[in-house]
Amino acid sequence: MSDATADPYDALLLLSFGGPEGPEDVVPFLENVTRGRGIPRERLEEVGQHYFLFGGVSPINEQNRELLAAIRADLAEHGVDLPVYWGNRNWAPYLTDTLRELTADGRRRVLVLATSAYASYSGCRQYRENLAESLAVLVEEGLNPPRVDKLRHCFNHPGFVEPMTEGILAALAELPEEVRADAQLVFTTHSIPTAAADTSGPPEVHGEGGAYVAQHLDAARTLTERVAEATGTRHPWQLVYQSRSGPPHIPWLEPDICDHLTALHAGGAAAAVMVPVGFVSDHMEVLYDLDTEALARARELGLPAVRSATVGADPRFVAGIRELVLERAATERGAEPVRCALGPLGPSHDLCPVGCCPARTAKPAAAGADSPYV
Ligand SMILES: CC1=C(CCC(=O)O)c2cc3nc(cc4[nH]c(cc5[nH]c(cc1n2)c(C)c5CCC(=O)O)c(CCC(=O)O)c4C)C(CCC(=O)O)=C3C
Ligand SMILES: [Fe+2]
Repeated sequence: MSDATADPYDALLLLSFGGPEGPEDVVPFLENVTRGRGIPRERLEEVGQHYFLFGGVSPINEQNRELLAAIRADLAEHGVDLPVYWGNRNWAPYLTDTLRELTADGRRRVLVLATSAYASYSGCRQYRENLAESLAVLVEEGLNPPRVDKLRHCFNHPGFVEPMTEGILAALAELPEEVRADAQLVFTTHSIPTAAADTSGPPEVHGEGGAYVAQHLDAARTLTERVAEATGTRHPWQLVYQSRSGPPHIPWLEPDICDHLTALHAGGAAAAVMVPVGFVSDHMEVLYDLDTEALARARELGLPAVRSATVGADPRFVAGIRELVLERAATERGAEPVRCALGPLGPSHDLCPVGCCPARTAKPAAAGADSPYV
């Protein structure tokens, strides 16, 4: 067996959110996303407008096609014989169809890469519930679907941290030279209900902000440190939130990025680099909430601001995915591979324990210690 074997896995599944690909897709897509989630009608209409502003097309599917192609090429180049599939929660190709195809292709053990780098209900358990729902459909159809496992969170893997660092350095270089050294690093991620944040991750880390906030703070500190190593300047930084949804009386993580930019300006800040640390590609939350809304706020304020890149299909991110796949495969074979991670939190768990990122209403979830499918 060569070092590059993914054995016992016989397939990798890229599992993502999905997005509309034309104006006629926007409303059905939003219905898929929000089914049973109690999002106010006004919020949905507003979010629909964000998509219409971009011709009804979310960039997320194209980004995933690029990532898929890059992962396939990288695995082939490194002699890893592992077919890669793609399925989404909210739009075609739908997860159930992809799992049906995997089953038809005879795949028996699938490793899942979800396009979210952090622990949270939306970014982790909800994908595990989607897997369980799809597996149940296939069983109902009389099929014998494969076993599924999920890769650990990659927020502190060098494959994520290195391209993000380079993106911040490039963004700093775009700022006028006279404000560059004084620029604030504004790390931004998706807001979630505080109750969901507090229970994110394994039960032993539940508490204020939970694993969701702790992992983002860890990534932000590591990135700030890396930038300081490169520039000699330790920029002031904060973690802020964007894309709040849900009814107004339910508390979500704050401060909001636009309010934060206003406060920074009022406090005399020279400039800001918005770092989309919570996202792995330039999807609608990045294009609208940051590049459209937050940059407009900065312009109104007269605060020089730029947005740094997401990892997208950066070759280092893609190589990091391969390393994570080979690491997990080795672990499943009973070996003790090096588990790369930068920063004090260390590598996160391979298997979500019981009670990890619990749902408001308990539902079956695959690829975790409480999975009914093992
Ligand atoms: C933590 C998190 C991530 C990051 C992790 C990850 O990447 O998975 C994320 C990603 C994304 N969220 C996305 C889109 C939407 N999210 C919504 C609603 C919500 N997101 C939530 C959380 C998250 N979301 C939550 C707690 C809700 C409230 C309703 C609920 O509890 O489900 C809504 C409904 C309208 C609205 O209220 O905004 C939409 C349209 C897209 C696709 C973008 C595109 O099309 O390019 C992506 C990648
Ligand atoms: Fe979302």
